[in-house]
Amino acid sequence: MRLIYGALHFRITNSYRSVHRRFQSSMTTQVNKSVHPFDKARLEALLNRRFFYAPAFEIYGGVAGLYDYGPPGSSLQANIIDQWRKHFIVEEGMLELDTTIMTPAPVFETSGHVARFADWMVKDSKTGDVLRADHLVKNVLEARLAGNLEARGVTAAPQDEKDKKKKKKGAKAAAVALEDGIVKEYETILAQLDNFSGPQLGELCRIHNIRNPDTDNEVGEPQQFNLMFTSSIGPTGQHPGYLRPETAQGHFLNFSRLLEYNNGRVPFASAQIGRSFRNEISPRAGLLRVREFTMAEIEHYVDPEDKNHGKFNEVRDVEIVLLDRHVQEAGGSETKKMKVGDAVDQGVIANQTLGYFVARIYQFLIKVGINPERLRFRQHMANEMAHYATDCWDAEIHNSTGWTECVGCADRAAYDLSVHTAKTGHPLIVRQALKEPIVTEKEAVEWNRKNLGKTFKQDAGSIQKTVESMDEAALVKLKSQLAQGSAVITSMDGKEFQLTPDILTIERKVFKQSIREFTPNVIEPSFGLGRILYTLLEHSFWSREQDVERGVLSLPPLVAPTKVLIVPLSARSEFDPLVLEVSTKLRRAGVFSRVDDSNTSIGKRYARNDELGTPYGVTIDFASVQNRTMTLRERDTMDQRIGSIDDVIATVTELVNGTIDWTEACQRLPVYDGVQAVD
Ligand SMILES: Nc1ncnc2c1ncn2[C@@H]1O[C@H](COP(=O)(O)OP(=O)(O)OP(=O)(O)O)[C@@H](O)[C@H]1O
Repeated sequence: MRLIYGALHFRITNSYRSVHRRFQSSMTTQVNKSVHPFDKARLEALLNRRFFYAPAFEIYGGVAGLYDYGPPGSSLQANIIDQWRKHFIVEEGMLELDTTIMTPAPVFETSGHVARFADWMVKDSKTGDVLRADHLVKNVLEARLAGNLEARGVTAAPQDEKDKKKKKKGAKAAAVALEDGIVKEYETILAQLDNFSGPQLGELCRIHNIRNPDTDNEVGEPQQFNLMFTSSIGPTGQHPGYLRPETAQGHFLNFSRLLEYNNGRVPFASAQIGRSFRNEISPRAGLLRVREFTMAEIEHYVDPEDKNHGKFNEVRDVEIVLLDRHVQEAGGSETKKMKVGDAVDQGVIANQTLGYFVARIYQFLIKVGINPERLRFRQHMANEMAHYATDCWDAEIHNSTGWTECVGCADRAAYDLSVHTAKTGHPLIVRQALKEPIVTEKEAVEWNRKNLGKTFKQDAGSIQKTVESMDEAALVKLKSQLAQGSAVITSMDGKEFQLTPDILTIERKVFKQSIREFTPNVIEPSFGLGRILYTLLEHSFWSREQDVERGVLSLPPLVAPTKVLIVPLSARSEFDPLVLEVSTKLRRAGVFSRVDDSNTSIGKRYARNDELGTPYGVTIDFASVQNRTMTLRERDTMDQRIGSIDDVIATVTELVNGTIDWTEACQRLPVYDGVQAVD
């Protein structure tokens, strides 16, 4: 619960339809992916073995919350970023930035991060171990609720040893039935968890006897812990700095340049992909909570008086699952499915621009392979939202740890640009020429500065300030008193002064305003790529019906690390020219392929690459040498098709580019029922 922010085309419709169709078509293939229940331990073993990612500095003992990505993990992340750039930066013509990570302290003092970018932590009263307060409450209450179900025979006992240990540690009362009233109370607390302040979390620990599950010791009062990593810039150590905890401030500080680059017009958006750092209190959730991670952030600048979006109609019919703030504030968690257009029209989502981005986030996540059935948008509750924010929705994706925020989407109003303007004096504003000048008539004060200074000396400034802060009615009154000879005013510091017409005159004048100045509002979609990547891996993982050991990652071709595996029947040199020809042609078609000519059966080679999520495989055998034919295998169904080398390359290129799906590929290439490439 972050106190600031957190607590605090082809045409879009067409691209969306085609993505949706691809998703559905992959869902309707004749593969029963749910025959074995999801096994997290098996997935983690696979990810570690195939070096998707691993703890950083492992041979030195590792550091919690720091991970290195290996070859498939890096490629997967790069492909997700590539899709993100196309989906947002290219599609919307956003202005891309790459700003520094090391940031001087005054920037984060002004933005409020130094004071408020904090989580609440509690200490174990005996061991001094540190736990994040909201996570502690969540874990203990969830364990008690699970124990209640277990005691009532609603859930089966945990299957594997690891789970059993977790249960024992989770809470002492794990298998105890709870009264219905207590169950309701726990559910209400969990629904509102992000809404509680530190002292309230402390109160919850006392009332509900929430202790450190690892030691069963009581915990102390929650204390704020600032999550920014401190540093200093330069050899003297006189210039404190921080590693940025988000990329956003780099966008805001460059606003004037961006505006000028955009010919002085809003709306427009800046976008940045880069590293951020947060000294998380106790990161124990793998890639879901780390201390260094890649973010992709958009800051969309919009006129506060017009938050409509020019392309809103293109997303109006996108259906999303919403969990609104009123439901949560009443202790519930019921979601509703709504068209984005209806959500904005009915005021559920505050404005069109926010609604537009919610829909575009949804489309992006599905495009990269997130299961739409496990995706919802949760609105921030009143206390959870930063005081200046108008509305905020998190894209939450369901995974083995529950619902996890993967993208935040907030209307941050004019806060950031205003505070940096006030601090630096550099106006981060838009100056807009008005089509029709605004003509107003007002009382205008004219000073005789010589007489003012001579008469009132050091009080002159205070008198001037007092008069100039008067509203129209006060100025009219002052004018009529001056017309009668003199007027008495009380300055802001409480002193009285007699003013005469030789010091100031007040006249009614006509003013013409042809420029409008305003601070734009900012709508900010903020993506954590590691969380998306990990949940995607969970959503993609399953095991073959015939052998639970044969794990498959059904990554969409768009993001799969390798698109095509080239498998020569053996490492014999007679296949070399064809292997070279096929890999060259694929490379020229922009399709990333790898050759596996290791000395093991074709079936084993395919199985190894199913684990890496490689969607297609081509086999080169004696028939290829004789007839220039090649087989094409699809990962999920293990279907094999045959065609001429060039036809197979053309088909697989289209499959990878997403212009056809497997059903269409099957219409082009006949079934292969040979023997050498059988799994
Ligand atoms: N420690 C972290 N590890 C990995 N990703 C993170 C982490 N903190 C934030 N993110 C990602 O950055 C995105 C935007 O950050 P934001 O500040 O909104 O998160 P947050 O509200 O602080 O998250 P949480 O409440 O889960 O700590 C999040 O949606 C998430 O995907």
